[in-house]
Order: sequence, then C-alpha cells, then structure tokens
Amino acid sequence: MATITVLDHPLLRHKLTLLRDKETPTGKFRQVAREISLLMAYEVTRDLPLQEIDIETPLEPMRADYLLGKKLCIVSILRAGNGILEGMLDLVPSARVGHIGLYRDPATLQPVQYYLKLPSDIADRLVILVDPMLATGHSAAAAASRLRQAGVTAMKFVCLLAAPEGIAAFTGAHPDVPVFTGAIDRELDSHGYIRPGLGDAGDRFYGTR
Ligand SMILES: O=P(O)(O)OC[C@H]1O[C@H](OP(=O)(O)OP(=O)(O)O)[C@H](O)[C@@H]1O
Ligand SMILES: O=c1cc[nH]c(=O)[nH]1
Ligand SMILES: [Mg+2]
Repeated sequence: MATITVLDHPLLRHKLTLLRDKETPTGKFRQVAREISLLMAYEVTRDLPLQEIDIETPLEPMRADYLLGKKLCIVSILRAGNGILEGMLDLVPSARVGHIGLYRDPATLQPVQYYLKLPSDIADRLVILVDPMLATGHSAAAAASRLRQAGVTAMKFVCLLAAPEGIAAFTGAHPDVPVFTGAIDRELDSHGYIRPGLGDAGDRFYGTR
C-alpha cells in the first residue's frame, strides 16, 4: 500500500513559493532548494531506529540515544537531484551517495540512462532516492527499478513537486516505496511539465536555459 506524505511545514511552503517564482535567480534558487532539502531530510529520517549506548557526560555516566540502525545511502537522479542531495548531506554528512544519470527524451518522455555509480554495499542500506520533480514518474520509477536490481530492499523517494500522474505511475510500479513531496500540483501539460510547477528544475538549478 503506497504512502504519500506532503510535507506542509510553513517554512517549506514559503520556500517552495520562492522556487516557483520565475523571478528567483539561479543562485537564490540553489540556496533555497538546499534549505528545503535539509527540512525534507529531517522529515524523511524521522523513523530511523535509535538504540541506547553508554556514554559519560562531563558530570556522570548515562544511557544515551544513538543511531545504530540501517546505514543511509542518498541516491541522486542527475542532474537536478544533486540540488536536493547537497542539502540532505548537510544534515547527514556521513551518508553514502549514489548517482543515477537519467534524462527524459523530450519526444517520448521516457528516461534514458547515461550514468550509474552506487556504493558496493547499497543493498544493506536504507536508500533515499531524490529528484526534485515527479512528472510522468517514469524517471523515478526507472531509478527505483535499477536500485532494486542492485539489491536495495528499503527505499524512500523524495521530491519537491509531484504531479498526480507521476504519483500514480510511481506508486503503481513501486507501491512499497513511500513518497515524500513538498506539494502535489494540478496536472501535467502536453510536454510533460508540471503545472503550475517551477519549470525545468535542471535548468533552474544550473542556469542552462
Ligand atoms: O517524471 P518524469 O516525467 O520522468 O520527469 C522528471 C524528470 O525530469 C527532470 O529531469 P531531466 O530529464 O530534465 O534531466 P536533468 O535533471 O538533467 O535536467 C527531473 O529532474 C526528473 O528527473
Ligand atoms: O515540470 C517539470 C517536469 C519534468 N522535469 C522538470 O524539470 N520539470
Ligand atoms: Mg531538465
């Protein structure tokens, strides 16, 4: 059963508005996306298991919480996923990182893979797959399938914006992967762009248009 979580914290909603605004320049866009990603990392790691360990404070011994659960791996769908990755690493700097290079063929809207580099022990890790946009859902679904082939069993998907069509396609293909998004927008247009959306995420991150 698929779970979709819309992260509707006021700070996040405010910052998403800045990303959507076409007047927001590249540098500001990158900075705000990094801040949002940190907030999203906070939410998506909320259920990480804790164990108690023995430590000594300067004043006395104590049993204290410590993350001893499954280790993390953040996987970025290139290019635009890297804009999310950076903020997440601010919060969990010891996480391993994988990259899947995908671009969406503008004619068919199907993803084309051009790069793959994953940690060798990724099957033993909890994977947080990141891409700002879940539009048709084909890119994220292909990336999740590739991770499954690599042996990943525990995975979450994080995006900034999702279209209803993308949620349906992704959760249809991967019903066991929880989706975390900043917002669910109205629809896809005839070119597969999310409306109202924020435009082409890669171009906005890197100023390539
Ligand atoms: O859900 P989908 O319809 O597959 O679309 C979403 C994909 O489109 C964008 O990537 P793009 O192909 O523009 O590549 P880029 O990140 O290199 O710009 C975005 O970052 C997603 O990966
Ligand atoms: O709206 C969209 C759809 C796909 N990819 C983007 O970058 N933006
Ligand atoms: Mg793009």
